[in-house]
Amino acid sequence: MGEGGNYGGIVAEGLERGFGAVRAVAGLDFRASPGEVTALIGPNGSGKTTLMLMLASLLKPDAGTIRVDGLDPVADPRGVRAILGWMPDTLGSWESLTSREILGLVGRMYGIGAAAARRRADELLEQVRLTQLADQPGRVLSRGQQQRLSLARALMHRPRVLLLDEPASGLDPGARIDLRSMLRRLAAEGCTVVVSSHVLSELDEMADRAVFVAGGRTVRSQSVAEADLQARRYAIRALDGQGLAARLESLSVPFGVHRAQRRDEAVVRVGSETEAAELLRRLVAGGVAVTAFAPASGALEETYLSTMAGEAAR
Ligand SMILES: Nc1ncnc2c1ncn2[C@@H]1O[C@H](COP(=O)(O)OP(=O)(O)OP(=O)(O)O)[C@@H](O)[C@H]1O
Repeated sequence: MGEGGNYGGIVAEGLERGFGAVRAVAGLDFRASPGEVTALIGPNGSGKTTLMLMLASLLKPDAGTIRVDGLDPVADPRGVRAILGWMPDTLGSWESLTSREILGLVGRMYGIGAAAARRRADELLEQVRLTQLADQPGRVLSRGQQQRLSLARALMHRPRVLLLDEPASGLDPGARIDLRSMLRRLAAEGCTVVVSSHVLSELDEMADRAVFVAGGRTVRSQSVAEADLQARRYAIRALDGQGLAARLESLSVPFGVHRAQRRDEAVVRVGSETEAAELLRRLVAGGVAVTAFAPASGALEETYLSTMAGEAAR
Protein backbone atom coordinates (compact mmCIF):
# COMPACT_ATOMS: atom_id res chain seq x y z
CA MET A 1 0.00 0.00 0.00
CA GLY A 2 1.42 3.43 -0.92
CA GLU A 3 1.68 6.05 1.78
CA GLY A 4 -0.13 8.77 -0.11
CA GLY A 5 -2.98 6.84 -1.73
CA ASN A 6 -4.77 3.59 -2.24
CA TYR A 7 -2.48 1.79 -4.62
CA GLY A 8 1.02 0.46 -4.38
CA GLY A 9 2.96 0.30 -7.64
CA ILE A 10 2.18 2.32 -10.71
CA VAL A 11 -1.25 3.17 -12.09
CA ALA A 12 -1.39 5.43 -15.13
CA GLU A 13 -4.59 6.12 -17.07
CA GLY A 14 -5.44 7.97 -20.26
CA LEU A 15 -1.96 9.43 -20.65
CA GLU A 16 -1.23 11.80 -23.49
CA ARG A 17 1.87 13.76 -24.41
CA GLY A 18 2.76 15.51 -27.63
CA PHE A 19 5.91 17.20 -28.89
CA GLY A 20 4.70 19.79 -31.40
CA ALA A 21 2.83 17.84 -34.04
CA VAL A 22 4.11 14.43 -32.82
CA ARG A 23 1.75 12.60 -30.47
CA ALA A 24 4.37 10.52 -28.67
CA VAL A 25 1.85 9.14 -26.15
CA ALA A 26 -1.77 9.13 -27.24
CA GLY A 27 -4.09 7.37 -24.80
CA LEU A 28 -1.91 5.04 -22.82
CA ASP A 29 -2.90 2.97 -19.76
CA PHE A 30 -0.21 1.30 -17.72
CA ARG A 31 -0.06 -0.65 -14.48
CA ALA A 32 2.81 -2.26 -12.65
CA SER A 33 2.47 -4.03 -9.32
CA PRO A 34 4.83 -4.26 -6.36
CA GLY A 35 6.62 -7.60 -6.22
CA GLU A 36 6.58 -7.97 -10.01
CA VAL A 37 8.83 -7.19 -12.94
CA THR A 38 6.72 -5.55 -15.66
CA ALA A 39 8.09 -5.43 -19.20
CA LEU A 40 7.32 -2.46 -21.42
CA ILE A 41 7.50 -3.59 -25.03
CA GLY A 42 6.98 -1.75 -28.30
CA PRO A 43 8.65 -0.78 -31.57
CA ASN A 44 11.06 2.16 -31.87
CA GLY A 45 9.27 5.45 -31.35
CA SER A 46 6.18 3.88 -29.74
CA GLY A 47 6.37 6.13 -26.67
CA LYS A 48 8.13 3.96 -24.07
CA THR A 49 10.76 6.50 -23.03
CA THR A 50 8.17 9.29 -23.03
CA LEU A 51 5.98 7.19 -20.70
CA MET A 52 8.89 6.46 -18.37
CA LEU A 53 9.87 10.13 -18.22
CA MET A 54 6.31 11.01 -17.20
CA LEU A 55 6.24 8.27 -14.54
CA ALA A 56 9.56 9.54 -13.20
CA SER A 57 8.17 13.12 -12.91
CA LEU A 58 10.68 14.37 -15.50
CA LEU A 59 8.04 15.25 -18.10
CA LYS A 60 4.45 16.49 -17.61
CA PRO A 61 1.59 14.68 -19.33
CA ASP A 62 -0.81 16.78 -21.43
CA ALA A 63 -3.68 14.65 -20.11
CA GLY A 64 -4.31 11.62 -17.90
CA THR A 65 -3.42 10.62 -14.35
CA ILE A 66 -0.43 8.89 -12.79
CA ARG A 67 0.04 7.45 -9.31
CA VAL A 68 3.37 6.05 -8.19
CA ASP A 69 2.88 4.30 -4.86
CA GLY A 70 -0.10 6.62 -4.43
CA LEU A 71 1.86 9.80 -5.25
CA ASP A 72 1.15 12.08 -8.20
CA PRO A 73 4.37 12.99 -10.08
CA VAL A 74 2.80 16.21 -11.39
CA ALA A 75 1.68 17.50 -7.98
CA ASP A 76 4.49 15.96 -5.93
CA PRO A 77 7.60 15.41 -8.06
CA ARG A 78 9.93 15.49 -5.04
CA GLY A 79 7.87 12.82 -3.27
CA VAL A 80 8.00 10.60 -6.35
CA ARG A 81 11.74 11.09 -6.89
CA ALA A 82 12.39 10.08 -3.28
CA ILE A 83 10.86 6.63 -3.80
CA LEU A 84 11.73 6.04 -7.45
CA GLY A 85 14.94 4.90 -9.12
CA TRP A 86 15.46 5.74 -12.78
CA MET A 87 17.99 4.18 -15.11
CA PRO A 88 17.85 6.07 -18.44
CA ASP A 89 18.87 4.47 -21.75
CA THR A 90 21.95 6.67 -21.97
CA LEU A 91 23.40 8.40 -19.02
CA GLY A 92 25.46 11.54 -19.05
CA SER A 93 28.16 11.22 -16.42
CA TRP A 94 30.73 13.28 -14.63
CA GLU A 95 33.81 12.28 -16.55
CA SER A 96 36.48 13.24 -14.03
CA LEU A 97 34.76 11.81 -10.94
CA THR A 98 35.32 8.18 -9.97
CA SER A 99 32.49 5.67 -9.68
CA ARG A 100 32.81 5.79 -5.90
CA GLU A 101 32.61 9.60 -5.88
CA ILE A 102 29.65 9.62 -8.27
CA LEU A 103 27.69 7.23 -6.05
CA GLY A 104 28.66 9.20 -2.95
CA LEU A 105 27.41 12.39 -4.56
CA VAL A 106 24.15 10.81 -5.65
CA GLY A 107 23.70 9.50 -2.10
CA ARG A 108 24.19 12.99 -0.68
CA MET A 109 21.67 14.38 -3.20
CA TYR A 110 19.14 11.93 -1.76
CA GLY A 111 19.95 13.16 1.73
CA ILE A 112 21.87 10.06 2.83
CA GLY A 113 24.58 10.82 5.43
CA ALA A 114 28.21 10.63 4.26
CA ALA A 115 29.13 7.41 6.10
CA ALA A 116 25.92 5.62 5.14
CA ALA A 117 26.34 6.76 1.51
CA ARG A 118 29.89 5.35 1.47
CA ARG A 119 28.69 2.00 2.81
CA ARG A 120 25.82 1.87 0.33
CA ALA A 121 28.16 2.80 -2.54
CA ASP A 122 30.58 0.00 -1.60
CA GLU A 123 27.74 -2.51 -1.40
CA LEU A 124 26.38 -1.52 -4.83
CA LEU A 125 29.81 -1.39 -6.48
CA GLU A 126 30.25 -4.98 -5.33
CA GLN A 127 26.83 -5.99 -6.65
CA VAL A 128 27.44 -4.51 -10.10
CA ARG A 129 31.04 -5.78 -10.09
CA LEU A 130 32.75 -2.43 -10.32
CA THR A 131 34.77 -2.60 -7.11
CA GLN A 132 38.03 -3.01 -9.04
CA LEU A 133 37.30 0.12 -11.06
CA ALA A 134 35.75 2.14 -8.22
CA ASP A 135 38.58 4.68 -8.07
CA GLN A 136 39.03 5.16 -11.81
CA PRO A 137 37.57 8.30 -13.41
CA GLY A 138 34.19 7.82 -15.09
CA ARG A 139 35.59 8.48 -18.56
CA VAL A 140 37.60 5.22 -18.58
CA LEU A 141 34.53 3.04 -18.09
CA SER A 142 33.37 0.98 -21.07
CA ARG A 143 29.76 1.26 -22.23
CA GLY A 144 28.73 -1.84 -20.30
CA GLN A 145 30.53 -0.65 -17.18
CA GLN A 146 28.76 2.71 -17.47
CA GLN A 147 25.45 0.88 -17.68
CA ARG A 148 26.31 -0.99 -14.48
CA LEU A 149 27.23 2.27 -12.75
CA SER A 150 23.95 3.74 -13.95
CA LEU A 151 22.09 0.83 -12.33
CA ALA A 152 23.98 1.37 -9.07
CA ARG A 153 23.07 5.08 -9.20
CA ALA A 154 19.40 4.24 -9.62
CA LEU A 155 19.54 1.99 -6.54
CA MET A 156 21.46 4.25 -4.15
CA HIS A 157 18.40 5.40 -2.17
CA ARG A 158 16.76 1.93 -2.05
CA PRO A 159 13.81 2.94 -4.27
CA ARG A 160 10.49 1.14 -3.94
CA VAL A 161 9.82 1.70 -7.64
CA LEU A 162 12.47 1.15 -10.28
CA LEU A 163 12.25 2.22 -13.95
CA LEU A 164 14.88 0.89 -16.34
CA ASP A 165 15.07 1.95 -19.98
CA GLU A 166 16.94 -0.68 -22.03
CA PRO A 167 19.08 -1.70 -19.04
CA ALA A 168 20.76 -4.64 -20.74
CA SER A 169 22.04 -2.80 -23.80
CA GLY A 170 25.82 -2.95 -23.91
CA LEU A 171 26.02 -5.62 -21.20
CA ASP A 172 27.99 -8.82 -21.79
CA PRO A 173 26.21 -12.16 -21.21
CA GLY A 174 27.50 -12.51 -17.64
CA ALA A 175 26.37 -8.99 -16.71
CA ARG A 176 22.94 -9.70 -18.26
CA ILE A 177 22.52 -12.71 -16.01
CA ASP A 178 23.57 -10.59 -13.00
CA LEU A 179 21.05 -7.91 -14.00
CA ARG A 180 18.27 -10.45 -14.32
CA SER A 181 18.90 -11.94 -10.90
CA MET A 182 19.23 -8.50 -9.29
CA LEU A 183 15.88 -7.39 -10.71
CA ARG A 184 14.20 -10.63 -9.64
CA ARG A 185 15.60 -10.19 -6.14
CA LEU A 186 14.38 -6.57 -5.93
CA ALA A 187 10.90 -7.68 -7.03
CA ALA A 188 10.95 -10.47 -4.43
CA GLU A 189 11.70 -7.80 -1.81
CA GLY A 190 8.51 -5.96 -2.87
CA CYS A 191 9.91 -3.42 -5.32
CA THR A 192 7.86 -2.43 -8.39
CA VAL A 193 10.21 -2.99 -11.34
CA VAL A 194 9.53 -1.74 -14.89
CA VAL A 195 11.92 -2.70 -17.70
CA SER A 196 11.79 -1.62 -21.32
CA SER A 197 13.76 -3.73 -23.75
CA HIS A 198 13.80 -4.94 -27.32
CA VAL A 199 15.43 -8.22 -26.34
CA LEU A 200 12.27 -10.21 -25.81
CA SER A 201 13.94 -13.53 -25.00
CA GLU A 202 15.54 -11.79 -22.03
CA LEU A 203 12.18 -10.47 -20.84
CA ASP A 204 10.71 -13.99 -21.09
CA GLU A 205 13.14 -14.99 -18.37
CA MET A 206 12.83 -11.85 -16.26
CA ALA A 207 9.30 -10.47 -16.40
CA ASP A 208 6.02 -11.49 -14.76
CA ARG A 209 3.85 -9.30 -16.94
CA ALA A 210 4.19 -7.43 -20.22
CA VAL A 211 2.52 -4.27 -21.51
CA PHE A 212 2.72 -3.85 -25.29
CA VAL A 213 2.56 -0.35 -26.75
CA ALA A 214 2.38 0.87 -30.35
CA GLY A 215 1.84 4.38 -31.70
CA GLY A 216 1.68 5.79 -28.16
CA ARG A 217 -1.20 3.54 -27.08
CA THR A 218 -1.46 0.38 -24.99
CA VAL A 219 -2.32 -2.44 -27.34
CA ARG A 220 -2.07 -5.40 -25.00
CA SER A 221 -1.30 -6.37 -21.44
CA GLN A 222 -0.54 -9.97 -20.62
CA SER A 223 1.12 -12.09 -17.95
CA VAL A 224 4.14 -14.05 -19.13
CA ALA A 225 2.42 -17.22 -17.86
CA GLU A 226 -0.52 -16.46 -20.22
CA ALA A 227 1.91 -15.80 -23.06
CA ASP A 228 3.46 -19.21 -22.41
CA LEU A 229 0.09 -20.93 -22.82
CA GLN A 230 -0.89 -19.33 -26.12
CA ALA A 231 -0.66 -20.93 -29.53
CA ARG A 232 2.84 -20.82 -30.85
CA ARG A 233 5.15 -21.96 -33.56
CA TYR A 234 7.37 -24.98 -33.11
CA ALA A 235 10.43 -25.77 -35.21
CA ILE A 236 11.10 -29.42 -36.00
CA ARG A 237 14.21 -31.06 -37.45
CA ALA A 238 14.75 -34.66 -38.43
CA LEU A 239 17.58 -36.74 -39.89
CA ASP A 240 15.48 -37.12 -43.03
CA GLY A 241 13.75 -33.81 -43.89
CA GLN A 242 11.69 -35.32 -46.68
CA GLY A 243 10.43 -38.09 -44.41
CA LEU A 244 9.42 -35.46 -41.86
CA ALA A 245 7.53 -33.46 -44.53
CA ALA A 246 5.76 -36.58 -45.77
CA ARG A 247 4.69 -37.55 -42.25
CA LEU A 248 3.39 -34.03 -41.49
CA GLU A 249 1.40 -34.13 -44.73
CA SER A 250 -0.08 -37.52 -43.88
CA LEU A 251 -1.09 -36.16 -40.46
CA SER A 252 -2.67 -33.11 -42.24
CA VAL A 253 -0.51 -30.72 -40.20
CA PRO A 254 0.21 -27.51 -42.18
CA PHE A 255 3.88 -26.53 -42.09
CA GLY A 256 6.40 -24.18 -43.65
CA VAL A 257 10.02 -25.02 -44.39
CA HIS A 258 12.52 -22.65 -42.93
CA ARG A 259 16.31 -22.62 -43.29
CA ALA A 260 17.95 -22.14 -39.89
CA GLN A 261 21.55 -22.61 -38.82
CA ARG A 262 22.39 -24.04 -42.25
CA ARG A 263 19.74 -26.76 -41.95
CA ASP A 264 16.11 -27.06 -43.02
CA GLU A 265 13.44 -27.22 -40.37
CA ALA A 266 9.68 -27.54 -40.54
CA VAL A 267 7.70 -24.87 -38.70
CA VAL A 268 4.21 -25.76 -37.48
CA ARG A 269 1.66 -23.94 -35.34
CA VAL A 270 0.33 -25.77 -32.29
CA GLY A 271 -2.42 -24.68 -29.89
CA SER A 272 -0.83 -25.77 -26.63
CA GLU A 273 2.04 -27.69 -25.08
CA THR A 274 -0.21 -30.77 -24.89
CA GLU A 275 -0.82 -30.55 -28.62
CA ALA A 276 2.93 -30.18 -29.20
CA ALA A 277 3.67 -33.29 -27.14
CA GLU A 278 1.03 -35.26 -29.07
CA LEU A 279 2.49 -34.19 -32.42
CA LEU A 280 5.98 -35.24 -31.34
CA ARG A 281 4.63 -38.61 -30.20
CA ARG A 282 2.93 -39.19 -33.56
CA LEU A 283 6.00 -38.21 -35.56
CA VAL A 284 8.22 -40.58 -33.61
CA ALA A 285 5.58 -43.34 -33.75
CA GLY A 286 5.52 -42.83 -37.54
CA GLY A 287 9.25 -43.59 -37.71
CA VAL A 288 10.53 -40.02 -38.16
CA ALA A 289 13.98 -39.62 -36.54
CA VAL A 290 13.33 -36.26 -34.85
CA THR A 291 16.52 -34.47 -33.80
CA ALA A 292 15.02 -31.18 -32.54
CA PHE A 293 11.52 -30.13 -31.52
CA ALA A 294 11.15 -26.77 -29.74
CA PRO A 295 9.27 -23.45 -29.72
CA ALA A 296 10.45 -21.41 -32.73
CA SER A 297 10.38 -18.20 -30.69
CA GLY A 298 9.91 -17.07 -27.12
CA ALA A 299 6.44 -16.50 -25.65
CA LEU A 300 6.66 -12.69 -25.61
CA GLU A 301 8.13 -12.59 -29.10
CA GLU A 302 5.14 -14.60 -30.28
CA THR A 303 2.72 -12.09 -28.70
CA TYR A 304 4.77 -9.20 -30.06
CA LEU A 305 4.67 -10.50 -33.62
CA SER A 306 0.94 -11.27 -33.55
CA THR A 307 0.08 -7.98 -31.79
CA MET A 308 2.17 -5.84 -34.12
CA ALA A 309 0.82 -7.69 -37.18
CA GLY A 310 -2.67 -6.76 -35.89
CA GLU A 311 -1.57 -3.13 -35.48
CA ALA A 312 -0.15 -2.97 -39.00
CA ALA A 313 -3.49 -4.20 -40.35
CA ARG A 314 -5.48 -1.49 -38.52
N1 LIG B 1 11.75 15.82 -27.03
C1 LIG B 1 11.13 15.40 -28.13
N2 LIG B 1 10.84 16.27 -29.13
C2 LIG B 1 10.19 15.85 -30.24
N3 LIG B 1 9.78 14.59 -30.46
C3 LIG B 1 10.03 13.69 -29.51
C4 LIG B 1 10.73 14.04 -28.29
N4 LIG B 1 10.83 12.92 -27.53
C5 LIG B 1 10.24 11.93 -28.22
N5 LIG B 1 9.77 12.38 -29.40
C6 LIG B 1 9.04 11.58 -30.41
O1 LIG B 1 8.03 10.87 -29.75
C7 LIG B 1 7.90 9.54 -30.25
C8 LIG B 1 8.08 8.54 -29.11
O2 LIG B 1 9.43 8.55 -28.68
P1 LIG B 1 9.98 7.64 -27.49
O3 LIG B 1 11.40 8.02 -27.27
O4 LIG B 1 9.06 7.74 -26.33
O5 LIG B 1 9.89 6.18 -28.12
P2 LIG B 1 10.47 4.77 -27.60
O6 LIG B 1 9.32 3.83 -27.62
O7 LIG B 1 11.18 4.98 -26.33
O8 LIG B 1 11.49 4.40 -28.77
P3 LIG B 1 12.83 3.49 -28.77
O9 LIG B 1 12.38 2.07 -28.72
O10 LIG B 1 13.44 3.83 -30.09
O11 LIG B 1 13.66 3.92 -27.60
C9 LIG B 1 8.92 9.42 -31.35
O12 LIG B 1 8.25 9.66 -32.58
C10 LIG B 1 9.91 10.52 -31.07
O13 LIG B 1 10.51 11.00 -32.23
